[in-house]
Amino acid sequence: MKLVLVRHGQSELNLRNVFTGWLDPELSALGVKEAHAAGEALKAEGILFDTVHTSVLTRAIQTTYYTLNSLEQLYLPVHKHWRLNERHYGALQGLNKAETAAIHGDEQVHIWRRSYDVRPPKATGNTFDRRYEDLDIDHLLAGESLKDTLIRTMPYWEDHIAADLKEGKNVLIVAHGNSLRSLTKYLENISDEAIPDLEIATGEPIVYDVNDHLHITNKKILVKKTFE
Ligand SMILES: O=C(O)[C@@H](CO)OP(=O)(O)O
Repeated sequence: MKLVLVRHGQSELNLRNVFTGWLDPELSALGVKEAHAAGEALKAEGILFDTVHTSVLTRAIQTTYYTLNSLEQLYLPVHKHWRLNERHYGALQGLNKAETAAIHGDEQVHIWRRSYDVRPPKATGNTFDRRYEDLDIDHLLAGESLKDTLIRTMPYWEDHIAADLKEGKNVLIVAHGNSLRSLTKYLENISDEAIPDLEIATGEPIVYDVNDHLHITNKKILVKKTFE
C-alpha cells in the first residue's frame, strides 16, 4: 500500500512568520500553487488513492482539495478530524517568531519549536469554536508539546488510518508541520534526541510503501519545484 503525507501549502501566517498552531489562516497565493503542484507530482507517480484524512483547519482542507483537483481524484472521500490538527502552540499563537526570539532568545524559541516534550507557555482566554466543543479545553489551552501531539494523534492513526491500510487502501494524509512530525516519529521510529532535526516542507509529498504488517519498506520525497 501507499501512505502519503503532505504538509499543507504555505499559509498567510507562515508567510508572516507567525506561530500558528490552532489559529485558522487560509493558504497564501504561494500555498495554493504548492498544493496544486503536490497533486501534479502525485499524479506523475500514478498513485490511485482510496481515502483521504485531514484536519479541521482551513489551510489543510484547502490543500486537500487543491491537491486532489490536480491529482484528478477530487471524488475521493475526505475525513476531517481535530486529532490531525497542528500542535496547539499555547500563548505563542499569533506571535511573530523573530520578535519572540528577540525577546526570549533563539535557543528558547528553538526549544519551544523543536524539542520533544517541552510545552509552550500556557494560553489564556478561550479562542475555540464549535469545531472543538466536545474537547477538554483546559488541557488544550495549556498548549501542546510534540509528545502531547503524538499522544492525541495516535488514536486516530490506530482507529482510522492504520485500519484503512490493513484493508489494503492507499491513504493520503494532509496535515501540519508538527502533527506530521509526530506521526513520522512513530512511523520511522525516530528517537526523542533526533526528532528536533526533522523538518517537513510545505506541499512536498512524502510517499511511503507500507507492507501488510504496516512496516515501511520504502520512502520517497517528491521534492517540490521553486516558485519564487
Ligand atoms: O506555527 C506553527 O504552527 C508551526 C508550523 O507552521 O511552526 P513551527 O515550525 O514553529 O513549529
